[in-house]
Amino acid sequence: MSKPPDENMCFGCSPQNPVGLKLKFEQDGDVCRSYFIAGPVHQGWRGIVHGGLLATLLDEVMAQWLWMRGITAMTMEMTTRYSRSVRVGERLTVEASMTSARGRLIEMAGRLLLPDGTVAVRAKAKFLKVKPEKVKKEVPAIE
Ligand SMILES: CCCCCCCCCCCC(=O)SCCNC(=O)CCNC(=O)[C@H](O)C(C)(C)COP(=O)(O)OP(=O)(O)OC[C@H]1O[C@@H](n2cnc3c(N)ncnc32)[C@H](O)[C@@H]1OP(=O)(O)O
Repeated sequence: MSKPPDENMCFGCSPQNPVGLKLKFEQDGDVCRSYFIAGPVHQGWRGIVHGGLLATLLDEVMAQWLWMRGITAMTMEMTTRYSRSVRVGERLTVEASMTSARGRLIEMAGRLLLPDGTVAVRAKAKFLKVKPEKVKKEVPAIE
């Protein structure tokens, strides 16, 4: 195993990760928000964005809500409800907010909206606060 890189190589947010999503985030009161347009490489069924990719977008924005507030936490559990198909090329809005916090456990909610404001996917997730050393140690090695 090679030494983990020092720079951020997060698949969701790193500007350096060549295959990453390169998401950027904005804070709007209690909401963390990001935008994304899926391309043909993100599809499952023809023209329809892969559900796993949509879950990744939601996971990332919920995690960033915490990270931008100085909270180091990992996703422990997540459920997604896909209500509408998302098409390649649509500008998607992804939003996250906190729903509860008790000890180390933080519950988050996320939603992914189509350009007309329809909610296509909702997510609920439990995040567990961890010591920052845990995520540093577990940064995956790359060649
Ligand atoms: C620069 C980069 C920038 C970028 C930074 C942003 C990067 C974001 C990335 C996106 C986010 C991710 O994908 S994160 C990666 C995906 N997630 C992971 O890899 C996590 C893998 N899982 C783990 O490492 C572990 O299971 C943990 C850390 C989640 C928990 O382990 P632990 O610390 O040993 O915790 P454990 O003892 O099991 O449980 C702790 C407490 O939670 C309770 N608990 C256990 N299960 C549950 C449950 N389902 N619901 C409620 N509570 C629960 C237990 O009873 C216990 O309560 P009590 O006894 O304390 O009362």
